[in-house]
Amino acid sequence: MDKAEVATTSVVRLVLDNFTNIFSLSALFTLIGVWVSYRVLVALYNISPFHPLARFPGPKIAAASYLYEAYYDWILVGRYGRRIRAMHEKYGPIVRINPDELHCSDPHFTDEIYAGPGRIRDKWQHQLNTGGAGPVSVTGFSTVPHELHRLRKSALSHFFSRQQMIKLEGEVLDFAQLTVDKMLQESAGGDPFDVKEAFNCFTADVISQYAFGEPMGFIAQAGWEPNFATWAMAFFKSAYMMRYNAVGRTLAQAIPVMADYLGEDVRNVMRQMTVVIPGYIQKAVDNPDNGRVFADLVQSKMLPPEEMTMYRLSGEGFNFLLAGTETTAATLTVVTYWMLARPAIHRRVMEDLQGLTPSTLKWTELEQRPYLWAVIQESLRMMPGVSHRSARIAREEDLVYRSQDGKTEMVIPRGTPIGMTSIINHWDKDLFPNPDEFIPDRWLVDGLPNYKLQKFLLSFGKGSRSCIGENLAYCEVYLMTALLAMRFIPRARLYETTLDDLTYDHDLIVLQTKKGSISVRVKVE
Ligand code: HEM
Repeated sequence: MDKAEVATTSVVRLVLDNFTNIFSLSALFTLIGVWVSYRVLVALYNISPFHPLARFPGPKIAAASYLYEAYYDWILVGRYGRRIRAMHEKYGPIVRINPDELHCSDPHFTDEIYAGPGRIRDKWQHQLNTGGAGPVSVTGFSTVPHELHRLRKSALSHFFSRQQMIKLEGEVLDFAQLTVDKMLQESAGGDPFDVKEAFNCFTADVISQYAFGEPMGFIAQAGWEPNFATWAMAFFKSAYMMRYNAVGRTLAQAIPVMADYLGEDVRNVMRQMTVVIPGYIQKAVDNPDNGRVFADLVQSKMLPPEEMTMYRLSGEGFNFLLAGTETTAATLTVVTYWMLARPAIHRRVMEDLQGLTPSTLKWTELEQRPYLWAVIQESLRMMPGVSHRSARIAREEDLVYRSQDGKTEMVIPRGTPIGMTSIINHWDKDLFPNPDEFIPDRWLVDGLPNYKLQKFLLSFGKGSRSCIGENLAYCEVYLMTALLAMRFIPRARLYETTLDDLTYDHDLIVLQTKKGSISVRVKVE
């Protein structure tokens, strides 16, 4: 052995010796012991009178650590919403649901929590952790600070204004007609199919046509599946693992590289985010005449260059599809179910549509039909797009809560995450008596829309962080519902579908039944 080899061997031996010293079993146990003691001390502090949220009611076990919430949402899968509802029944309208977060069940407090753009409302990273990694984590939806969110959202929101949607509605109607044609033709042999998959194809094609200038081709493909929602499910299924698992989140950064070695759905969803959507956006930018949202956005220069990277734009594009496909499709699925399950509802919708013909339907005209309006509001109540809570942080102001009966008053300290859950507000018995029943008439007063009641609907969120696609969603839902009533419902019947196939059991951010995603199977006569 020469001198160099001797030196190298000594160094290796030294490192190995120290390695075994440092990572000896006893050292490992000491480290674990220190960590556990630290966690216990933190938990004790969390439930002590010294914690800033100590005076808020709620189970001590929930306030002590995040394990309680993780158990319900990660291990039991999306069941913390149910637990929170039970906490409100016991402890009142404002409860502490984890060490740092409050939850409110009083719909009259909605506009304070979800205030408009003039008042600072941050999102909370703990909740955004469900988004995992990659381009989708840098979208407006996933932005924590109010100011950066304003910048990102204001560059996009005018593309989704009511005016813009009115210009677009002819195209939406064309896609709706094609979807109904296919629903009638493909199932003419009597094979049952799930209408939600048809609506997933419709909504994805509408958004991609508008955002990128071309449809993704789901209506044109043979059959309804797979479609964007099929792949997006992989995303929703991993949501809670991501939230509570920092290791999972770190590994997820490597998913784009490892995607080929993971399951087919993960591979597909990552392909959409990192290959397909950027491809659409590049094409749109190269062809500005037909490029729509992204072409106009890039040309407008409304955002600084660092906000216009392909990475960020593809996150926004992916998010449009993620946020606007399954949600709108679920609402349409509920509308379809009730028109088939209760012929009286279909009859009354048809009475409302008298004088209209399928080929010349107009969204703005359909909105004026009160019973149709009421059916859609009731469907949005029972099937809110996002059934998981969404917290806001009033960074610079304390919020003062006073209950309607004046018996409870509480000051929510600035900087505290506090949220609401649509599935709790929409089941408020004072606003919506018999909340489990589908009753469109609850939305009408003397036969006219009760817009005051509509203000309590949380389906599209509220305030500065509310849904950017609300107008597009309404445009799609009105046109498609009218077409279904006129062309599809008279020839269809429910097939092996009961109310259980639509009823909330838990959430994967979006509403889930006991069997999983909502599903309404029909046969065409
Ligand atoms: C019935 C259909 C829909 C429902 C019920 C719905 C519901 C929601 C809700 C509740 C939020 C707020 C989530 C939060 O608090 O964090 C939201 C945000 C959002 N939605 Fe929708 N949505 C629908 C359709 C659409 C459509 C068609 C699009 C298409 C562009 C869309 C795009 C978005 C985006 C981009 C955001 C994030 C906005 C931001 O934070 O800046 N949604 N949606």
